[in-house]
Amino acid sequence: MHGRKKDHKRGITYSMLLVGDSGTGKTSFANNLLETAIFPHKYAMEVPGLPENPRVKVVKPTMVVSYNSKNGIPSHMAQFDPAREHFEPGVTITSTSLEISTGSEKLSSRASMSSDGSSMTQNGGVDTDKISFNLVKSYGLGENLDNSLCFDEITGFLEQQFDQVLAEETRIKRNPRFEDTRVHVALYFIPPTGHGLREMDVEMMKRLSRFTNVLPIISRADSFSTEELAKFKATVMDDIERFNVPVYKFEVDPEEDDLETVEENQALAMLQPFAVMCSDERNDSGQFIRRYPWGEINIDDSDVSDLRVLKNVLFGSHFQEFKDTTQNFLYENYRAEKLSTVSDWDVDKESGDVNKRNSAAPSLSNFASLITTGQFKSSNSLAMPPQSETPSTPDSKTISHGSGMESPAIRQISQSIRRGNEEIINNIKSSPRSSAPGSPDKSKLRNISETVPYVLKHERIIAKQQKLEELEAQSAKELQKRIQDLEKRAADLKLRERLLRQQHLNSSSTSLSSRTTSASQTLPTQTKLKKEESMTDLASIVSGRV
Ligand SMILES: Nc1nc2c(ncn2[C@@H]2O[C@H](COP(=O)(O)OP(=O)(O)OP(=O)(O)O)[C@@H](O)[C@H]2O)c(=O)[nH]1
Repeated sequence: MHGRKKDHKRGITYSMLLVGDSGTGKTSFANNLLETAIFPHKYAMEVPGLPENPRVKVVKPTMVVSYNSKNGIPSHMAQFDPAREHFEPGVTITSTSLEISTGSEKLSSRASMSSDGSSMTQNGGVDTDKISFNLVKSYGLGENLDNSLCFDEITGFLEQQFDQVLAEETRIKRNPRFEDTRVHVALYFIPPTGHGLREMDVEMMKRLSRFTNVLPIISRADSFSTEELAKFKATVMDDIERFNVPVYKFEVDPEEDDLETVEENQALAMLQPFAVMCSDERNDSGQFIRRYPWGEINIDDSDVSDLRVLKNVLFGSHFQEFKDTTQNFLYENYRAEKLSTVSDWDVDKESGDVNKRNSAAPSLSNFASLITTGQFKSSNSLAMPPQSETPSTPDSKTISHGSGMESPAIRQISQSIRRGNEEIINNIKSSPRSSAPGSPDKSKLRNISETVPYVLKHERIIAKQQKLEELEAQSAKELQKRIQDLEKRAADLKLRERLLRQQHLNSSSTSLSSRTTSASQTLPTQTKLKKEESMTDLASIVSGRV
């Protein structure tokens, strides 16, 4: 009850990402969307002189997000300075925490926004006073010769938000201050080229679609004549179909949706991609306008811009839909995919029922049993072979063949690897969160999310094992080289021995008649000694003691 009260107090969280080439109008759009002057333009030293919107409050100023620091957990590094943004290499991601008051009105999935874009009405019964709105913006996309790193940074950021929620779900004691910063909708700003989508547009939207609902937006729509805009929209949609870009589509389900929803979604689907114009300028009556030498246009005029419709979609008709899709579809898919890494640790089938997984979903008990037997089987790991198993790397096999047995050096390396692994496993076993196999509470802990800490630990083990595997392969290579050298030396020695024996036989046959009795006793002794010497060499080589 208390928690509910707090939730209510904190309001509904909603996150939006604005992404696109530099100069496509993202900053202007953000200001227009919120009817504020919160966001300064990149090269402007001051924020645009718009009157502030009393319904919008900045909770945290715009911060640069770094997700590389603090062990990969995103953190807000410093306040963002747009005037210095272009000094940053790659892409810069910023986050601004805002609070949008909606008064005592109700917010609903079928809510609608008034023309001023700020008030919401009627929503499936969820009373709310405010929306905790997180606006994320990317800067610098498309400014580099190779944009793939920028894609990685942006999708990495989105993934980290999912990871944070996944980690939070696994806590026994939840953090009451946890902020869900998963991005519910991303607006991808397509530059008004008139030539359809570029490769980078396709790639970026595809990547974003894994983590959020993507809406393609044609920016600076005033660049087009009516006819050109219609053609450009059609080309963009054709490209989206052709390249299978999974953007958010306003689809209808005639069996589930009511007539109003069907009509609305059909109209929105026809309008997609939304073409917007933005401005920092207002006329005397407070409307946002763009002033041109030949006249002025009202950016909220639905005849010339889709901005008003888009505002309504974002904060009204599809507000809840975007949140639901993110949670129930995108996040759930991600979660299942991430946790299914545990299911790769299949156990050796012969090791008994106790290790058998009885469901596709990973569970703590499965993991515990894996730990107990110390038998992980992962496609890309060294996988700690049981003591009796022969080493499986090709190099170590060659060595075994060459010597007829595992060399002591290799044995020593593999033992040290095994010891290291056992140490890690023991650490996990002794951690307070792991349960003893067979404990009565085990089934209670079968909750998928409980396995996450183990997944993370297992990932660390795999990384460590891979490193050890590399080391082992390297040492095995070196040892193999040494053995080849030694085998060569042994062959040389054998050859020398044979030559000496031959020499001796020759000399003994020629000097047989002139040999004295004492000489005939000495020579065989010398030969014998030499033979023993070389045999000792070979024995030491075979046993690997050289
Ligand atoms: N013609 C036209 N110009 C626009 C429109 N929206 C914004 N602009 C102008 O385009 C320029 C860039 O706009 P910004 O909003 O700063 O673009 P941005 O995408 O935030 O740019 P970065 O900060 O570099 O990422 C500014 O001079 C704006 O006034 C529009 O709809 N039409």
